[in-house]
Amino acid sequence: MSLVDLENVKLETHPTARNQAIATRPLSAGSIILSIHAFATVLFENQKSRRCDHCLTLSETLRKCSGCASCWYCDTNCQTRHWPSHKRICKRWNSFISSNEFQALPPHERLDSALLSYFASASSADGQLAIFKSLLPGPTHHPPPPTCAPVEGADILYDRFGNNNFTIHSHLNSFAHGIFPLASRLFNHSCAPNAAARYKLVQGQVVTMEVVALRDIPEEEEICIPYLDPALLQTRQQIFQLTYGFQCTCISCEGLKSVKSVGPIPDVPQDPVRLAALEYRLRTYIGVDDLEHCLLHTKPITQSLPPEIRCFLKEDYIEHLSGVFSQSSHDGPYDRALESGTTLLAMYLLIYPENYPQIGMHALELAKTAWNASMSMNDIVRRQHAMAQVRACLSLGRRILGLYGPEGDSGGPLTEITVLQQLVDQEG
Ligand SMILES: C[S@@+](CC[C@H](N)C(=O)[O-])C[C@H]1O[C@@H](n2cnc3c(N)ncnc32)[C@H](O)[C@@H]1O
Repeated sequence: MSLVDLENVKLETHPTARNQAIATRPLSAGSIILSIHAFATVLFENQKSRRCDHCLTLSETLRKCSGCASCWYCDTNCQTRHWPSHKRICKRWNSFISSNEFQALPPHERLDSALLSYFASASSADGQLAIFKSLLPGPTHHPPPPTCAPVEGADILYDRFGNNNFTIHSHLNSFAHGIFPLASRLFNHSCAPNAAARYKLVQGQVVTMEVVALRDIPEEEEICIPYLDPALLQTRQQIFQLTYGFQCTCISCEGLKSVKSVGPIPDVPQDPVRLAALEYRLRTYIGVDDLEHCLLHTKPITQSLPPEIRCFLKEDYIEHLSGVFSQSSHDGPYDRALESGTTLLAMYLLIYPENYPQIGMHALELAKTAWNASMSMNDIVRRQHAMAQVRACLSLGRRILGLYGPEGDSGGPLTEITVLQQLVDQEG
C-alpha cells in the first residue's frame, strides 16, 4: 500500500510537523483505519527461539536456521519467506553477534543493529524503502551501530529510527521492534489519541499493524496515535523533545499545563490518614467510588481539577499504586487490592482518553481481583457487593477491549473476559 491508495486518510500540511493524517470520511469507533505489513521486524532477545523470526508467532516446535543458528522458524514456508531479507546476513550473523563490537552494545542498540542490518538486503521494489527514506529524521544525529553486512546510507536510515520505529505488542505486552514506513509517514502523536496501533499475528505471514479508531472520528479530524504512554506525566515532554524533536500541545498536555500554571504540583502527603482521605476524594471526583453504580467514563485533566487532588498527577505515584495493586491482588489483603485498584482506575480515567486500551486491561484485572475477593467472603451482603463490582469492571473491560479488538497471540484479555463472564453468570 502506498500514500496514493489510502481510503480513510489523506496527508495535509501541519503547522509544525510537516504533514498530518486527516480522516477523509467519518470513522466509527473500533473501525480499522489502516492495515499494513511490517517492512522489517526484530524480536527482543528474550523472545528468540520462542517465536518465529518470520511471522513472530509463538511455537514450541521451531526449527533453527542451519546457516546462522540464530533464527528460528515455524517451518520451511516461514524460512523461505524470510530468506530474501535474511540471505545477505545469514552466514555472517553468528560471528557478528559474538563479536566484541556487538556484545558491547546496550540492548536497545543491539535491536537497532539487527534492524539496520536487514536494510543490507532491503528491496526497493514495493516502495516501502522510499517511504522510509522520506521520513522526518529525529532531532539528534547518533552514529549508526555496527551492522552485519554493509548498509548503503546507514547514517541516513538510522537518523530515522528513534522517532519512527514501533514497538510490537501482544495483549499490550511488548516483544519486538518493527518498521512500518507508511504508518510513520502518516501519524503524528497525541497524548489523548483518537486511534491506536494493534498487531495481528498470523502463522506464516508477516506481522500486520492495524490502526484502530478509539472513538468516532469525524471527517476532516486529524488522526493521531500515542508514541509513548501518556501516563508518563512528568517525563513525556522531555522525551518528545529529545527523541522526537517536538513539543506536544495536545489537549492533555494543555490541560496539564493549565493545572501547573496555578502552581507546582504538590507532593503526595506522607501521612496515611490524609493520603487515604485524598484518594477517596479523587475516586469520588472521577466517580468510581461506588463502582457498581457509576458509569465509568474518562474525565480529562483541566484547570478545574480540585487543588487537593493535584498531588496525584505524578507518574511515580501511578507506578507506586500499580505496584501496591499488583502485589495485594496476588498476596492480599483483598480490601487493600480493591481500594488501590479503584484509585488506580480513577487515575487512568483522568490521564487516558476515552477507550484507551490500558483502562480496559486494568478494569479486567480489577474484575478478577473483585471476583477472587468475593469467593473468599462468607458474608452474603459483602459478597453481593463484590459481585456487583466484578460486573461493573467486567462491563468496562469488555466495552474498551472489545472495541480495541483482539491483538497478537491467541487467548488474552478477551478470552479472559468471556471466561470470567461465564463464572459470573453461573453465580447468578
Ligand atoms: C512518525 S513522524 C510523523 C509524520 C510526520 N508528521 C511527517 O510529516 O512525516 C514523527 C515526527 O513527526 C513530528 N511530530 C509527530 N507528532 C507531532 C506533534 N504532535 N507535534 C509536532 N510534531 C510532531 C515530529 O517531528 C516527529 O519526529
